[in-house]
Amino acid sequence: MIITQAFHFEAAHRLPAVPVGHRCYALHGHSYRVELRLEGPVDPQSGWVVDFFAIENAFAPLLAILDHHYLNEIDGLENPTAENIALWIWQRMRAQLPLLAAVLVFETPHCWAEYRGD
Ligand SMILES: Nc1nc2c(c(=O)[nH]1)N=C([C@H](O)[C@H](O)COP(=O)(O)OP(=O)(O)OP(=O)(O)O)CN2
Ligand SMILES: [Zn+2]
Repeated sequence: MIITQAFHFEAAHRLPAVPVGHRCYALHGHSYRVELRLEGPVDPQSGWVVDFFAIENAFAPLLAILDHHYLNEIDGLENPTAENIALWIWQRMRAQLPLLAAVLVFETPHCWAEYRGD
């Protein structure tokens, strides 16, 4: 069974690795959406894979680091592409959520990165 929980955060960033003329070189912001996808068996007693509240609690500290911040200043997010944000979240959530199967980071409703581990 696969379950997914979605989160939102607002943040500013710039992409330092793109050419100076690229519009993402300049400081700008996004309303990000993050999806944490977990895969595992449904526990017969509880009726769920993992309590959504447990996922929310596990992600809360990272959400606080990301929300309303300048992503480039966060340790490990010096080049905050959607891909690197997904990887950054994965590396910090995997130990707490062993059933984590994918991290999706949407920069816009039309553009996102999905990381499923190595
Ligand atoms: N593979 C990736 N490509 C790009 C990334 C990325 O993280 N991974 N990021 C960007 C920039 O962050 C850019 O700001 C993305 O915004 P864009 O898709 O242009 O969204 P807008 O809100 O600016 O879109 P409108 O067309 O103005 O609606 C670029 N590429
Ligand atoms: Zn951007």
